[in-house]
Amino acid sequence: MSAASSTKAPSSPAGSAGPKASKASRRRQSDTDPLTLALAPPPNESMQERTERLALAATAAQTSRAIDEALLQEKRALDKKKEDVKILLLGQSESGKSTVLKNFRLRFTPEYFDSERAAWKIVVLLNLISSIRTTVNTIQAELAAPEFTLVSPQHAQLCTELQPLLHQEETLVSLIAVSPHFTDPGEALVRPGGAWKRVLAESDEARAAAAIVHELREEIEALWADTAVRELLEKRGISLKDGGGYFMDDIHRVTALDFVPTDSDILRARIKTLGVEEHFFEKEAAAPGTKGVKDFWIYDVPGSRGSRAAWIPFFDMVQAIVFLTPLSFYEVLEEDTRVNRLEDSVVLWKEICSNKLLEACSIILFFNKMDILKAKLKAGLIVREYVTSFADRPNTYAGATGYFKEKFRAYHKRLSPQPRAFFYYETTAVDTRSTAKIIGTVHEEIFRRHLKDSILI
Ligand SMILES: Nc1nc2c(ncn2[C@@H]2O[C@H](COP(=O)(O)OP(=O)(O)OP(=O)(O)O)[C@@H](O)[C@H]2O)c(=O)[nH]1
Ligand SMILES: [Mg+2]
Repeated sequence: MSAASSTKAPSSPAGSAGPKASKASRRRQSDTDPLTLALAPPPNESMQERTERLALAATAAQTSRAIDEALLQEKRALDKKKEDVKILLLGQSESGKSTVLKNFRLRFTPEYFDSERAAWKIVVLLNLISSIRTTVNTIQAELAAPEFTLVSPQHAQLCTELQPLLHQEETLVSLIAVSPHFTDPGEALVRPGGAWKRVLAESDEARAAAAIVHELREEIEALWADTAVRELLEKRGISLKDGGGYFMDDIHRVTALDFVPTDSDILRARIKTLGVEEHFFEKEAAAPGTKGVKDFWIYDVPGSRGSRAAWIPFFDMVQAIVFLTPLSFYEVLEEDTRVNRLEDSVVLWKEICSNKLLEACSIILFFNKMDILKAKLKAGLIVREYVTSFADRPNTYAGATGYFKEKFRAYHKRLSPQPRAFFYYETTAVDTRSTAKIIGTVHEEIFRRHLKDSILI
């Protein structure tokens, strides 16, 4: 007897009554049900076919259970994410948001920081190439001028020799921008923070670019050692140092084939944030001495004027904002040179303080790049020449920070929809030691407040 015939329903006379008859009619009904038919063994199924069919069914059931489990875990992760503390970094472009993020990594997940060195090496080289491009362009502009005195045909020759290096810039930038989140504007704007770093670390093109930089290291050094070139840059008011990502004083070290960036190199490396990045800080990976750290998320956003609309969707999901502003009253925005940097920051600060969606959010103010302010004041910068209301206050670091701190505090107090504490720090985000302390305090404060709010709820 075949396996199929053993499962076949026995035929019964039509129209017969009683429990037996109703069972039979139920069976007849199931015989015509499409699902039952689909699952039923084929007629004349052999023993081997039956074993194969049952094995397939078992695999399908296992896959289905795995999918259910994955969905459940996804839901649990989403529920947990809702509970986790979320911090948003805000401020104009180049205010130091991504640098502060790196400080959080160093403080809480240093292993993760270590795993990113290969990618940061390429960013350092990209920064170096960018400084060389600025220098080469300046030399070429001088050469094209009707009368040039500072540069000679040898400089033109050097610029030609450096061309293969300059071609690498475009390749590297396109590698960083490679992400579905950028090619399809309709997609979600958030991308995991490590996406572009993986692309850079594993790319053959990036390795080839590093080799070209190494081959041309003598030409790069010759360019930078030339006093006429330095003079020319100064004459044209170009300060490569002020732009961030400055590695021209480290050419020998960073162009070595076996160069591995230090923590300080990574903090100084500059890469513009292109879209909102989501960074997860997992408590298991916490550094020694940071026991009790809970999981949390940091959102790093692009700060240039055209991209600030991307901040808004995060306003009603974060518990804390770290707002960064350098006190660059002596500079204008890169993307709009009619706008003073500090004025732009004040406008932003007022908008953030008064935003209803953020009324329950802690806002922590960082006056960042304080090393630069100190150096500028030491070099003779006169605050009142840029900020007339500064009047005849002492033209010192304490005088300047004190004055602007009171301005920011007053807006915070006046514009917050409900009273909240004013948290304020002076930072130099490229200095890991001083920043680590501040990051620790800020983190504690955010969690203490969050815990208090959770208990109140
Ligand atoms: N000297 C000095 N440089 C700093 C400081 N903080 C950040 N930088 C440098 O400034 C540059 C810009 O910093 P980022 O952190 O990339 O700025 P951002 O706010 O993320 O900028 P976007 O991504 O364009 O919005 C980098 O090269 C940093 O190394 C600081 O306190 N002092
Ligand atoms: Mg950034």
